Amino acid sequence: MAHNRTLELLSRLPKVDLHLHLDGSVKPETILELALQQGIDLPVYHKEGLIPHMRVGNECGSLIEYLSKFHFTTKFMQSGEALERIAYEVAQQSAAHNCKYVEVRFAPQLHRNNGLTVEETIHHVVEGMKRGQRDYGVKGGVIVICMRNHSSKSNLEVIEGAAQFVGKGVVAVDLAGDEATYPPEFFREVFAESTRLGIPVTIHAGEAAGAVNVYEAVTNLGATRIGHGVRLKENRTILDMVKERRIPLEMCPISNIQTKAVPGWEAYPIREYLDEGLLVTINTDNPSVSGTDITNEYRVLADRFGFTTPELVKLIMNGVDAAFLDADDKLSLRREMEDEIRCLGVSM
Ligand SMILES: O=c1[nH]cnc2c1ncn2[C@@H]1O[C@H](CO)[C@@H](O)[C@H]1O
Ligand SMILES: [Zn+2]
Repeated sequence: MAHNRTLELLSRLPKVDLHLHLDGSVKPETILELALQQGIDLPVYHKEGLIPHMRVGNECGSLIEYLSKFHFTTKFMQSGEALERIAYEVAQQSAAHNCKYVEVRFAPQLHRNNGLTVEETIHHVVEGMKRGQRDYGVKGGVIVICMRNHSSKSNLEVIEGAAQFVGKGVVAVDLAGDEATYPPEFFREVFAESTRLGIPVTIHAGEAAGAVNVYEAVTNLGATRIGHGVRLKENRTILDMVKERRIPLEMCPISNIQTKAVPGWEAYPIREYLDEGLLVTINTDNPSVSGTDITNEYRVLADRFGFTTPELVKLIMNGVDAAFLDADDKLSLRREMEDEIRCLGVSM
């Protein structure tokens, strides 16, 4: 187990989180309040009782099982007010872990049951994050998600909506959902549109299916970052391509173990990837579904793989390099973080 001093240092180190789903980051306390406000029945009316409905247990066997948890939470996320509140609370939770910069992703089409437009959903998430930045000093960007089980028409609508907010809060578009059933080549037409509009792209790939999906995401969907990429290790040629192109991997250790992207920690390729010189970043994916937070992700890596403080700092700074920020903002985030790291007595 990580030493108390290591844990204390990990929580105080400035960090970033580039892969965090809004609907996987809802506090049970917030669900209780939203249910009352919105007049929606709950299976139980106390926090502990709600957790099993929102969080996967040790027995989670696959990505499909993991994804089933989202149906519960999204029911309460159908109003602008709820979206804004949850985005704001992400900033609050990030600040509690000294997370300086967070990219929050969400799928607009999952929040339209009560009539919101795609643009309205994005507007409210952007507003919540702006308010979070004002109150907690956490900078952020929004990543707008297309879903693998949705039609091209519905996903194209999402891309068009996201385009309205580029430079005004939205930093990229993504593709999420059931990777094994819907391979990336089904979405060439959708992401041709984001490329035409000049919106940066990250794609969930190499999580519930093989490395070839990473190849397709990079070469045909225009991805400049990859969500997870755990199974990239299965193909040397594709791994070399990702390395040469310096494509960052948004790895989410706890989630990757829960979804069985690899059979267990002994097969988790993070040490291998770092030694290869891949641009690995550490993220939470879904704090409320995975029962994790960003400090915990680093703690587990220190415990399981014996990462040293300089190695953990390297992983953190990889996240700054990989952020969807323009060069000036990236440099100022880098400087702010480096100063803070030095103040903690950690040499860079
Ligand atoms: O790790 C993941 N892999 C693939 N899809 C995911 C993952 N985590 C969440 N979602 C999906 O993204 C939607 C929008 O946030 C969630 O509702 C869930 O279906
Ligand atoms: Zn994800």
